[in-house]
Amino acid sequence: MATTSAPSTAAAATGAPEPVLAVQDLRVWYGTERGPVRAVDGVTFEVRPGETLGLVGESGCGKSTLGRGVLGLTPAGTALDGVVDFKGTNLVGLSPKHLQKLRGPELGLIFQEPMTRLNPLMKISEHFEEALRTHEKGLSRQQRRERALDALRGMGIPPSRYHAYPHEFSGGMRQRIMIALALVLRPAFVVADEPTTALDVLVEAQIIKILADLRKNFDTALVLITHNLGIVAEACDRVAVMYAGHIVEQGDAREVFANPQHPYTRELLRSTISLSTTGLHYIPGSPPDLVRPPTGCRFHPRCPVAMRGCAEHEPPEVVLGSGVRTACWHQALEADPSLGEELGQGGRDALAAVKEISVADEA
Ligand SMILES: Nc1ncnc2c1ncn2[C@@H]1O[C@H](COP(=O)(O)OP(=O)(O)OP(=O)(O)O)[C@@H](O)[C@H]1O
Repeated sequence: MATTSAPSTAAAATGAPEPVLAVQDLRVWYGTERGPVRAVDGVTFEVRPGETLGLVGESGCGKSTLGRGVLGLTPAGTALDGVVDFKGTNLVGLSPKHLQKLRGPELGLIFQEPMTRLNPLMKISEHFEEALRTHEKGLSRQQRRERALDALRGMGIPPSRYHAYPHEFSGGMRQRIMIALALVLRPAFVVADEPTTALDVLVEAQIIKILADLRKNFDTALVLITHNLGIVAEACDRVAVMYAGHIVEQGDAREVFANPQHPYTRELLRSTISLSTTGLHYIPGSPPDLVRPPTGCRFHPRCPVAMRGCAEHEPPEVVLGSGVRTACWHQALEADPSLGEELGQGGRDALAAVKEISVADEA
């Protein structure tokens, strides 16, 4: 059973906690000489306390832009539109000063390259002192030290290294220090943008475990941006699959991986290497130019099951019985066959066949 629907507000009905962050129809467009780059173009999702949402998709699909957009951390000249409801406050349109106040104690960001974020001239202790002194004014010096050492210990950094400089640590340790620094303020919502990409697999596993403990212990809501679908399967409750500035499918991670609905999700999963993989699968073509994205479904030029109508009409989002939401005409038509009228005559013909015919005509 499936329905086409507006954004979910079913939290109360299901008894789930209220979302800490509810994003609705968010657009983040970069201004360029060629015109706006529609990096995030009408995205809706929610994250609840203690929940981890994995954000996946090919390079250039808008994952980082979305992560930074919700925190208001986009470069000058970027247009932001829509709603980012954080505990009842819309972050879109909030003054930079107000946003700055929320960042740290309420909203956290973990970056990929810790060396560019840690000041090489400041000891680790000074980084923690500064963060806590700025955001938690009531703490004594001793309390600040205890909080910092606790956070570092949680990341496996011993107190004996508290007064060392960033360059005295390995890359993996620096990354863990960065995470401790983001988490020492116990933010309610954190975006972790590829936090383990530059690290070896053992450190990666350690960090993933730390992030899992964190949400259990502090009820932190986390958006984890990653290329690694294995990490999502292991560490995320839910997953959102992005393609060309849209979320094409989102839902329970296990459900989506076991039973992917959108052709792009299926292709993405097929491209992943596993022990049982005998050959590598590539998705033909590449993600589109986001200044002039394709009409209709943005994935249609690469979609193995595209219909003629997919090239002209944007698919509505469908909520399936499993709670998974997907934006694909195939699912929409299954949910409500009367939607087929919108596709018009011949709208359900396979696009591949149409392309073959037109090539043959030209020959
Ligand atoms: N400052 C900017 N100005 C103009 N275009 C930008 C800017 N930053 C990113 N883009 C474009 O926005 C689109 C989305 O980029 P984004 O970095 O968000 O994708 P991503 O999915 O995070 O990619 P990756 O996985 O490689 O980090 C891309 O087309 C990119 O070229």
